Amino acid sequence: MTTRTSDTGQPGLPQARLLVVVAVEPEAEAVLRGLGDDARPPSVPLPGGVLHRARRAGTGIDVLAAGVGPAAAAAGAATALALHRYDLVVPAGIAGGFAPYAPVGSVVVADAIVAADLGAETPEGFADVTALGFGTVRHTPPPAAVLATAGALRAAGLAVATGAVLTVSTVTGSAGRAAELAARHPGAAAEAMEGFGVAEAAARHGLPALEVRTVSNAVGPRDRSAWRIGEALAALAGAFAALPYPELLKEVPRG
Ligand SMILES: O=C(O)c1cccc(C(=O)CC[C@H]2O[C@@H](n3cnc4c(=O)[nH]cnc43)[C@H](O)[C@@H]2O)c1
Repeated sequence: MTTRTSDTGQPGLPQARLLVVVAVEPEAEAVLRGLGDDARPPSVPLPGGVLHRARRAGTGIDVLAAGVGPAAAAAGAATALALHRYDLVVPAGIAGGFAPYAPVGSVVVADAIVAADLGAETPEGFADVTALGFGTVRHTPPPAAVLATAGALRAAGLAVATGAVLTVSTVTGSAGRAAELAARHPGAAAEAMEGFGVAEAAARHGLPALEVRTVSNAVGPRDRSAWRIGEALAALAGAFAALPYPELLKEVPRG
């Protein structure tokens, strides 16, 4: 049996109200660097990943590295959410950007978190699970939180796009697949592999999700030489340095 705590269980550390979920440690380090909290307590190993504990302006922020892909992300987020109380969950990390909206190095704040390959192929084309009569393929972050975040990041001089962030289980590697996704999701800004899993876990705990991504590569034909992971991690640190937190929580509906 697990006990859900309303505090951090660590003396002197404020309650964490924001859970940031990334895939891998370099992303967690970038987020923590952006938050500027060097003197942080030891990280906590969880069944679903490693939970890093930070703080800002008297409130706590937990950063969980949960692994790559929607299943690992959902499992990790669900573990953290079962153990601690949060107000907002933020899937974050690097992503592929759709041209022309999200060039390499830019930030994307998702106005929709969409499971883009959760469904079935039919003679008429792809049918998502909602069309098939099961569940949902879309979570909508609180619009006021999207606006506040995008506005603060722009004010800090970052290049920011808002649009759908697609969650895929297979990284796009061809122009054909990129065109198919763009046609199915007009205006989509980015694709990554975890957001929908995290948002599903959050929704089951009655919490909203706000996805923040920085672009390491273009969605399209595979070209490993064109990845700019260092640039995207630097942008991720910049985005979390400028995150309007804890003010952002005012824009989040409370359950
Ligand atoms: O092998 C490849 O061609 C390839 C191209 C881009 C990314 C990968 C990854 O394995 C990274 C997965 C990791 O990073 C996020 N990410 C970054 N870029 C993308 C993308 O274009 N499409 C989907 N996910 C991307 C993702 O969220 C994972 O955490 C391999």
